[in-house]
Amino acid sequence: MEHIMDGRICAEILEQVRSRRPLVHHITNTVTINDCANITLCAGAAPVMAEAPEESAEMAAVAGALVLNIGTLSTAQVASMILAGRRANECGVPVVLDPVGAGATRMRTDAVLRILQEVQVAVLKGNAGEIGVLAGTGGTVRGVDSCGIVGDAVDAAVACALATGTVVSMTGATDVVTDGRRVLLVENGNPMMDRLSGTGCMAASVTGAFAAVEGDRLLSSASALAAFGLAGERAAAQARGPYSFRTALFDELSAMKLADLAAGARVRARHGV
Ligand SMILES: Nc1ncnc2c1ncn2[C@@H]1O[C@H](COP(=O)(O)OP(=O)(O)OP(=O)(O)O)[C@@H](O)[C@H]1O
Ligand SMILES: Cc1ncsc1CCO
Ligand SMILES: [Mg+2]
Repeated sequence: MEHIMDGRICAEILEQVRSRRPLVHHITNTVTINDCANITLCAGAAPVMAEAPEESAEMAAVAGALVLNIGTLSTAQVASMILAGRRANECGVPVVLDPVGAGATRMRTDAVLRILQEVQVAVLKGNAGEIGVLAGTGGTVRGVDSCGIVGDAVDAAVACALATGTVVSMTGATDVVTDGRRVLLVENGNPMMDRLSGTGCMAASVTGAFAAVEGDRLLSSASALAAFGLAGERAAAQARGPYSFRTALFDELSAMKLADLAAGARVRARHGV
């Protein structure tokens, strides 16, 4: 059975982000770090990038959310992520993990499994290949790109959520967000988002901002992807190519009216999993 989730829920969470302006602490990759900072600002939150092990736990303690992204990982950076993640757990700060390239190399897969073992991750946000690998149901990742999964996308996301004890937010043309019991499908977005490096990383930043203000991380994650995806739809309507799309994506999220999100969010709820 399926029904449409009221888009006003998404708009209420965006309103909370804008009024509370949570600090979103990132330890993230060097490719898209600036885009992550700016999309966090455009969502209405405040970004800080702090990865030195001497400060990462201290920063996490005062953040509204911690976003860990292994896109350009090193052994030292992963150690700092674990320090920050543990302190975030102690302080009740939600942790979002983007397992960039998990499955592409053993180092990446091992790093994600270690973080999941040592840190209580609230939201695991990855592309289909990454989630299929981490679910153990099968997935293929080449570099940072998903090359597909074995079997059904919802089944893989649910298996991953149950195996990891996280809310899984699996991106793609239709995003699948699940806590292992409830499943939300987010239809917002545009294929242009796949032609720009870092839209997945930015999706994690927005997911962090929304997790900071809403304790139900299934709703916060789906709402974040709906808002980001709707910005992508509106940006694509103006863009001449990937780089003008990028500019418009930031502008559209920043200028998004709550009523437009309430009307434009396309989130379906699936029951009976
Ligand atoms: N074909 C598509 N149609 C609609 N939305 C899409 C499409 N592809 C990706 N998206 C959206 O783009 C965002 C990034 O998802 P994607 O799965 O491409 O991440 P990713 O591969 O991890 O990205 P990256 O590694 O470049 O950061 C999500 O918000 C997703 O909903
Ligand atoms: C291209 C790339 N390589 C490592 S991280 C990253 C950004 C998109 O995931
Ligand atoms: Mg990604």
